[in-house]
Amino acid sequence: MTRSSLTTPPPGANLPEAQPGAPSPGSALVSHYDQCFACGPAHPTGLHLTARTPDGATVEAEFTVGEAHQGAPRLAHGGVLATAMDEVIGMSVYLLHKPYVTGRLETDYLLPVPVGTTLHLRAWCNGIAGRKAYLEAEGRIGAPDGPVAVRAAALFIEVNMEHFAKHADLAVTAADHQDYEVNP
Ligand SMILES: CCCCCCCCCCCCCCCC(=O)SCCNC(=O)CCNC(=O)[C@H](O)C(C)(C)COP(=O)(O)OP(=O)(O)OC[C@H]1O[C@@H](n2cnc3c(N)ncnc32)[C@H](O)[C@@H]1OP(=O)(O)O
Repeated sequence: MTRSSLTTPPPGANLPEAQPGAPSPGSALVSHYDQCFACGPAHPTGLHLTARTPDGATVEAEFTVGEAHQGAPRLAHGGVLATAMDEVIGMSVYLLHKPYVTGRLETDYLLPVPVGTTLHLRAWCNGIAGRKAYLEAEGRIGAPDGPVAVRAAALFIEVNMEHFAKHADLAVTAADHQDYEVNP
């Protein structure tokens, strides 16, 4: 992954520890919002990404490139692929059991991704320093051990719930996130 210093954990960053109440190994990670373009099951043209944590430390997800996701003819749009990376990294933040948002997202595109391809995504955290979480993800074509098409590195920033209340109903958002894991 070609990354900048902004997405590289600084000296002294800590690796994340298992958090009480965070999704346990083997859990499915549900969509945080029905209408989310990346993971919302109700979004008409979204990515409908589905995710789980196999081990409580990483997140795996799949996304099948559809007609609505094209940039060049029959190929996934790079911004759509970046969305998928952002989302799988965002879901891995569930494991930290605190609200975070993307501050910076860096993406390397290694292979074109045709319509109909299932992209197998994986994300993990490389370190935490204060409010900053340093995360990484990869997307592989066709299988969990398929060729790598996309890599991403991100800096996520911890926020409080009020961050989400400015443009939505805080009570509803909080109720939706009382616990992060729904399908044990
Ligand atoms: C409990 C239940 C959960 C609830 C869960 C609810 C819903 C769960 C939704 C999940 C959704 C997931 C989906 C995928 C994830 C998105 O896509 S999130 C959407 C995209 N991201 C955004 O909209 C974020 C927009 N940006 C912001 O709101 C603000 O800039 C931020 C990121 C909160 C930071 O603002 P701030 O809190 O005022 O902090 P600030 O002092 O500016 O920065 C803190 C530190 O971070 C650094 N920093 C900030 N931004 C950057 C940057 N871009 N580059 C480098 N460094 C930066 C600063 O330099 C500073 O460093 P230090 O000086 O401390 O060393």
